[in-house]
Parts: sequence; C-alpha cells; structure tokens
Amino acid sequence: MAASPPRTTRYVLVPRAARWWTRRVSVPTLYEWAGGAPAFERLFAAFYVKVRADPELGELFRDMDPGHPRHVAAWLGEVFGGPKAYSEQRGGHAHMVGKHVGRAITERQRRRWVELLQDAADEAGLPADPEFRAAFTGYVEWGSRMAVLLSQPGATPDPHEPMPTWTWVLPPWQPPGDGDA
Ligand code: HEM
Repeated sequence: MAASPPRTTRYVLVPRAARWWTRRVSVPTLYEWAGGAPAFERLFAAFYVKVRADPELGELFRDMDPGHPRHVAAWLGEVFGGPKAYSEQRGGHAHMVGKHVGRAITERQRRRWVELLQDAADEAGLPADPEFRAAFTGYVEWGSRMAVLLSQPGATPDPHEPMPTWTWVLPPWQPPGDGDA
C-alpha cells in the first residue's frame, strides 16, 4: 500500500514564561487523527448495516457490491490525507462520481444518509473532539450535496476532476511542549 503523504506543518502560538511565542508543529492528517484505515473500515461497516435496514435508503443500496463499505472507507481515507488507495485501486474520482450518476438522489435521502453516518461515527468510536467533527461534518455535507447534484438527470460531471482533499477547519488540539507555562 502506498505511504501516506508527509504531514503538513504550521505555526501555532504557545504561552511560555508569561509571553506568547510561535512554534512550528507537525499537524496530523484527518486520516491519522481518526485512527487510520481500521477506523474508516469500522465506520462504514457500521454505516451500511444501518443503511441497508433503513426504510428511506435500503432500496437504493439493495444491489450494492459487498465490497462497497471497504471501497468507501478507502475513498474517505484518501480524501482525509491517507494512502491513495482509492485512486490506485478503484478508479479514483471519476469512478466514484460515475457510481452516483443517474440515481436522482433526493434531499430527503441525502439528509438521512448524513444522519446515519453521524450515528455510525459515534458507534465506531471516531474521535469526538469538536475540531475533528467539524472537519468530518463539513466534508460529509459538501460531499453528499455534490452526490445529489451529480446524480440528477442531465448532470454531466467532468471525468478529469481531481480527487478532493480535506483538512482541518480549526487546528487540532496540541499538547504543550517542554517548559511551557
Ligand atoms: C460524502 C458523501 C458521499 C461519499 C464520500 C460517497 C462515496 C461513494 C463511493 C466512493 C462510491 C463508489 C464505491 C465503489 O468504488 O464501489 C459510492 C457509490 C454509491 N453511493 Fe455514494 N457517497 C456519498 C454520498 C451518497 C449519498 C448521499 C447517497 C444516497 C443517498 C449515495 C449513494 C450511493 C450509491 C447508491 C452508490 C452505489 C452503490 C453500489 O450499488 O455499489 N452516496 N459512493
């Protein structure tokens, strides 16, 4: 499996000896913070059990590939800064978009999809800190609304659109370093 891309760095303000100093810190990707591939696999295993049993969504996913939860886990892991597994093994963005084309997903179905994914995130023990959940929820809102748009009759997605990448809205909590006040 391909290695994860290197972490980004950023400057943060740290209190020391009653003054503020800047320090360069290494920022984990959302993928790392979530717990890597096992966390995304737990998330989507729990999610699709709910989806298949749901009166609003079950029919839409009736014929889904049994590998679907793992494929979506690979997708989200890559979007969140993990290995490029979906691009390398599953056809990348164009393939994902193609799976939604023509399905005419409704707003009601999208809302339910988002609600069940949030429930599954709790059940799978994804980090519950506000910073992670803000980033997670932001992506899920954006991605699900894109899925609705691209699934409507007459939508013509660009097959060359790059894979989206997602990161923190606010920096994650950082432990104080040695000697910090
Ligand atoms: C953030 C939002 C979403 C993401 C990241 C996402 C991701 C994906 C991916 C990666 C696939 C293809 C999996 C593969 O390679 O086989 C897929 C397929 C599919 N998605 Fe989504 N999706 C999103 C939103 C939605 C919504 C809102 C719906 C409907 C309510 C939906 C319905 C479907 C269906 C029906 C398939 C085909 C399943 C099958 O029969 O194999 N998706 N999705």
